[in-house]
This record gives sequence, C-alpha cells and structure tokens, in this order.
Amino acid sequence: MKVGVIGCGNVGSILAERQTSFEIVAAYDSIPERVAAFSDKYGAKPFSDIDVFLQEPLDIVVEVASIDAVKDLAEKVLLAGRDLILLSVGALADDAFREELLATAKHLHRRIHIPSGAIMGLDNVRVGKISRVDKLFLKTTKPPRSLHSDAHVSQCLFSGKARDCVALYPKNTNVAISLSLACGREADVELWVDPKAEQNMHEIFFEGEFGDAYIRICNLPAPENPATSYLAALSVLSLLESLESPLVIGA
Ligand SMILES: NC(=O)C1=CN([C@@H]2O[C@H](COP(=O)(O)OP(=O)(O)OC[C@H]3O[C@@H](n4cnc5c(N)ncnc54)[C@H](O)[C@@H]3O)[C@@H](O)[C@H]2O)C=CC1
Ligand SMILES: O=C([O-])CC(=O)C(=O)O
Repeated sequence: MKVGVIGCGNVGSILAERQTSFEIVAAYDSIPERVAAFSDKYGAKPFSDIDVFLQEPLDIVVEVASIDAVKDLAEKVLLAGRDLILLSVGALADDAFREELLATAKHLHRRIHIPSGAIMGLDNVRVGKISRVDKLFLKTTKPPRSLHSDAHVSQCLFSGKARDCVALYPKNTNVAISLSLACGREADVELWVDPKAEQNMHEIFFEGEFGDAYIRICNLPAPENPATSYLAALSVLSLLESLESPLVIGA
C-alpha cells in the first residue's frame, strides 16, 4: 500500500519509522525544511505543493498535521480520488464543514477513516447512535508541558462542550470530537492540568440503555510532542495495518 503523509512532525515520523506492510512514498508539510528533512531520513518524495503531491500514485493519504490542514486540504484529497485517514479530528466539529466533506466523500465513493487516536472504546460508543444515551463525559488530565502551561497546582482549564474545548485546545482534545461523532451526541468535557501528572490521561464515562462504562487510558506522551500521546501514532499504524485485512475486528 502506497501512503502519502500530510504532516512531517511527531506522528508522521513515528509512522515512517515503523512502516511495515505499507510504504510512505510521498510527504507534504507547510514547513519546507521539515519535509526536506523527513524525505532525507525516510526516503519519501518531498512536496510543498499539495496539488503536485496528490498527483502521485497513492493508495491512501494520512493527515497527521493540524485542524487547519484538514480544513484546507481534506476536500482536495477526496477530489483527487484518494481515501483519507484523518487524525486532527477536531476539524469535524464544524458541522457545515463536516457535512460538506462527507457529502463529497459519499458522492465520490471515498472513505474517511478516523483512527481511535489517544483513546479506547470508540467501537462500542457507537451504540449511542442506535440506543439511549444518558451520559457521555470525557475528563482529560495532562501535565503542564503537554499544555504549554506553568501551573503549579492542579486546575480545571475547561468545563463544557466538546466543540468549545477543541476550539480552545486544538492540539490536545481532538479525542473529544472522535467520541462525540462516534456516539452521535456531543460529549461533555473537562480538561485538567496537573503538575503531578506524568501521563496524558483520558477518562471516559458512558451511560445509557446498555448499562455504564468507565474507561481510563493513561498514555505515555510522544517523545517529540508531549501534547500528543504515543498511542495516537500507534492507532494510525494499526489502522493502516488493518485496512487490507479480510478480518475486521471491533469496528
Ligand atoms: N485524534 C487524536 O486522538 C489525536 C490527534 N492528534 C492530532 O494529530 C496531529 C498531529 O500530531 P503531531 O504529529 O503530534 O503534531 P506535530 O506538531 O508534531 O506535527 C504536525 C506537522 O504538521 C505540519 N502542519 C501543520 N499544519 C499544517 C498545514 N496546514 N499544512 C501542512 N502541514 C501542516 C507541521 O509543520 C508539523 O510538521 C495534530 O493535529 C494533533 O493535535 C494528536 C493526538 C491525538
Ligand atoms: O494525544 C492525546 O492525548 C490527545 C490529544 O492530544 C488530542 O486528542 O488532540
């Protein structure tokens, strides 16, 4: 499988280091030095023009860049006839943007894959779309370095709805939108900074017709970007691995 990557940062590099059943053949980034260094290190063809990038023979494009990148480039990827894996899920909090993007994908018979990212449980949170939900709450707690904070005591930075949280913290709470989209109901969110925390912790509280669930994910921050959990990169890798498998598990 030939993969094109948008975003040559932390996750992009982890994907490149761990390519197995796929090959990253093309890379695009808005910072030319970054895409050049990525290309030198991993052998992918470097691009600074998205239209030229999309002319490459790619089986799929993986976005691991930013919410702005999704807003600017996702439609172009679909129009170029490529499926898309999208990690900066916060972009889909914008209803008008999401609906237009999904209409394009449907019209062109393309698919947009959302990896599980930094959390677990998205598989069965989807029952929210076909059964009663009484509660969907995400509590995220991160160390100050993940949030560019100088807090000396634990404090709640945000309490409210998922889309308002990701608007304020676009590099830290994409998972709140993944949960909301999976469930078909906007999650309530609290974001905490805790100087005693060493991991990026996500706690999911889900209640409804099925009963109730509590999922706690204690993530090691990625070495090159502590805002991002290492699990997020692994989840893109495992999604890429699973795309061509005849056996589909938990999805
Ligand atoms: N869904 C989830 O569970 C998670 C999502 N994320 C998101 O995944 C994305 C990638 O994370 P990292 O690799 O850690 O970030 P990073 O900051 O290390 O790397 C991002 C790279 O993308 C490039 N970039 C940013 N905007 C761009 C644009 N408009 N066009 C082209 N290139 C652009 C940057 O120059 C940088 O090289 C981020 O948006 C992050 O918030 C991160 C963790 C979990
Ligand atoms: O990696 C994480 O812990 C979650 C994250 O940054 C996000 O959802 O944007």
